[in-house]
Amino acid sequence: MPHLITTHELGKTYRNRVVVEGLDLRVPEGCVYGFLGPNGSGKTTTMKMLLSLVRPTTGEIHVMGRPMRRSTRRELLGHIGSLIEAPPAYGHLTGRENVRLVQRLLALDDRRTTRAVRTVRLQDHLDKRVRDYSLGMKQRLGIALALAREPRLLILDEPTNGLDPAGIDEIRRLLTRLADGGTTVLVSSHLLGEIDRTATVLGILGNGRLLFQGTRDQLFARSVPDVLIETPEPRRAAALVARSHRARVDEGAVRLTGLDDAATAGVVSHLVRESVDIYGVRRDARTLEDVFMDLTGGRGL
Ligand SMILES: Nc1ncnc2c1ncn2[C@@H]1O[C@H](COP(=O)(O)OP(=O)(O)OP(=O)(O)O)[C@@H](O)[C@H]1O
Repeated sequence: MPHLITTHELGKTYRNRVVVEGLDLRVPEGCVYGFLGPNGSGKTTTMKMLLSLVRPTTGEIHVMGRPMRRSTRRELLGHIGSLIEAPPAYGHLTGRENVRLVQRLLALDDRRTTRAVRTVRLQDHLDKRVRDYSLGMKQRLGIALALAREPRLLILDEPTNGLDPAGIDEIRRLLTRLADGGTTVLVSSHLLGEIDRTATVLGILGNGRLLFQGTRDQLFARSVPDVLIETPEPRRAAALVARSHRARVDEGAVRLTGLDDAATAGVVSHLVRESVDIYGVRRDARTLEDVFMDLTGGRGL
């Protein structure tokens, strides 16, 4: 699959503080790429570097196979629409007036703006002042303004932030529709659940580094389900294995993380040698949430 964006060793240091480090992003064309990470992990900084709003300290960015340089920047950015931080509309103007402004600024024809407004389903709300819009409507207007130039790539920073479940659902459907229509969408979130099934490719950032990049299936394949050992003495059993394994008591059982089959057999025989009664040993089905917790060191998303 061709990549719309690739980065090589992309990094940003503010004064002496490394905020983003060694990022090798691969954003396949036509997908929704979920860019996930806890608050402060460097998502916004990365997106700003992709948009030339922040100058990288290290590394390179390629967009549509071409290096992002001073000489190519203008043209490449012409293919990217973005919504970073607050929706970029004037509250005292109506939706229509905001759309007209952008239309004039970018010298776009009516067909494009009409299509963008329809895509986000705002056509019936254009005569309202933007300050009277709900947050979800403001976000959708922001996305429409970004879409008006018909970009190949749309970069959205936390577009679901602060929305109610219906608003989140609307944005999710919109992103899927856009990708189905061929637009590549790079969307960030610190809440896994908000992107979850919408994104076909995930990039997970923690402390400025890419912890994982790939499909959801690849993510699951990497993770070994926890082992649960049922015993009448979970505390003693957990203490016995805690030195060499990640073990904790969970609902009356011992939960062990990251054990392969051989290690499981080793733990069981160790416990039996220590005269711990074992009623059962099983693997626990893990949720995507658990996998993220592991990756981000328990800070979650
Ligand atoms: N201009 C700046 N100068 C100094 N430090 C900065 C600057 N911009 C961001 N940072 C720091 O870089 C780190 C990463 O911030 P960034 O906004 O990229 O993270 P994020 O993952 O997008 O988090 P959030 O979801 O909270 O926006 C933060 O600790 C932030 O304080």
